[in-house]
Amino acid sequence: MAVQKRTSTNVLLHTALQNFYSAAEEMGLEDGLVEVLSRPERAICVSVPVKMDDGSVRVFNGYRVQHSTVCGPAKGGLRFHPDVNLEECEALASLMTWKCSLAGIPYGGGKGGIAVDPFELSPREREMMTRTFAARIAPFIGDWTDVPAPDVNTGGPEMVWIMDTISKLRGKLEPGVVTGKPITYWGSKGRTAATGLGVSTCVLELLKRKGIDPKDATVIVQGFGNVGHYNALFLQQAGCKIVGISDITGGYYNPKGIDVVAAKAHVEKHPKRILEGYDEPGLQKMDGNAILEQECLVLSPCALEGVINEKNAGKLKCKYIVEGANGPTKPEGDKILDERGILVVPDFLANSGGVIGSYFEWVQDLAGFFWTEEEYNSRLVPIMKDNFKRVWDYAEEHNVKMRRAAFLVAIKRVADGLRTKGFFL
Ligand SMILES: NC(=O)C1=CN([C@@H]2O[C@H](COP(=O)(O)OP(=O)(O)OC[C@H]3O[C@@H](n4cnc5c(N)ncnc54)[C@H](O)[C@@H]3O)[C@@H](O)[C@H]2O)C=CC1
Ligand SMILES: O=C(O)CCC(=O)C(=O)O
Repeated sequence: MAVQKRTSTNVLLHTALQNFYSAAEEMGLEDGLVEVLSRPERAICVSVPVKMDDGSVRVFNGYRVQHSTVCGPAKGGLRFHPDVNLEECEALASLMTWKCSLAGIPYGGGKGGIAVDPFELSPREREMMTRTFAARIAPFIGDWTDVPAPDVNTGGPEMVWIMDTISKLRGKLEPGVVTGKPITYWGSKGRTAATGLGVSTCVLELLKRKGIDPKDATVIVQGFGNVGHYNALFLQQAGCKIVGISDITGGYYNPKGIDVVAAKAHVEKHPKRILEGYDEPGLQKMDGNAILEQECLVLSPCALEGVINEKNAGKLKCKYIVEGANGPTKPEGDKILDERGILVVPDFLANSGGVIGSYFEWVQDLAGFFWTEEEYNSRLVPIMKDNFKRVWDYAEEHNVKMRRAAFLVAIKRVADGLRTKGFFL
């Protein structure tokens, strides 16, 4: 019987499934494995009741999806955002499977989150919600089963609350149950900047391959959170001119180059940690979508999914796209970029520095022995360069786009694992 191809109206799941099916078809993957890998192994839905500060009770929907554990424990972040839903988590979990496989680290893929606007909650409400969520997914997470980490709107505090809740439930310290923890609570030096360091490493590797001096490169980074800010900072340090940044408050463009350090200092001081009100000589404020269409050599989307699509792909004025966010380009957008000769370094290669860095943290937690930041970075950067080279070389050798090359390499490792181990348990 032919493969029953799944479809979805969810942008991310639509993108994930289309990319997977077309790569699977190109590599001639057996129908049975296509069926297995186009579905998650396990999807957990929980309700998360919270007693609010005013005495009322609100119930939030929480999810954790484990797409694959063929290569090791499921691994991937937790997102707190009003748009979080089961399909989005499923798509992001599958992307984690390919990311970990491509990176060659011993994990499968998972993702989860809570449908909530965390900025509407008080610190106490946020902590209670996170701890209740942790308790409800407790039977399914652990250092050798599924290891969550931060993603959009989550970070060190959430990871500590989860670690602490699980440790209390199990009656022993469980530092390896989550990564992305603060350094004082079994976190690792280097993890906070790891994703941005990895994205910027890919940008610099790309420039090297194209024979472009970073000093001649202009860059626009969408999103000024964990990934976008560090990416912009490292690229500026390498000599690139960051001509545009953006966040939820809009786009900030400066043809003379934005002072990333000053912009970050502004965000740090802002009560909502946003760019609103930031100014410097020559800065032009514009709409968040318009910034994507400004002139630059490299555009690096580091915020949300689906931002490069059939509507704007024809209008972009960049030569290269290096994806820091997960799923920023819809397949319809990809097709147009391809026709226009705009080269795309795909998300699960470019942003894999985060999960590789999480792997380093987990290794240190299991060993109870910690590295310096120099050791951490000196391991991360060569792995990123090596992974970039592997995908670049595969793409050149087989005359395919980098996204396709990354999928083909990543799916092969998981498929080999499935063929060897089977899928009975
Ligand atoms: N944090 C990590 O280690 C990793 C994150 N990622 C992905 O990178 C992306 C960003 O994640 P983080 O930086 O961690 O999140 P974050 O929450 O720290 O920052 C998100 C940024 O995007 C901005 N933003 C939101 N809506 C926007 C819009 N409509 N236009 C422009 N900017 C907008 C926010 O204002 C904020 O500056 C997500 O897709 C995430 O899944 C991928 C790999 C690892
Ligand atoms: O650090 C991790 O485990 C996962 C980070 C993540 O969610 C991602 O790479 O999308």
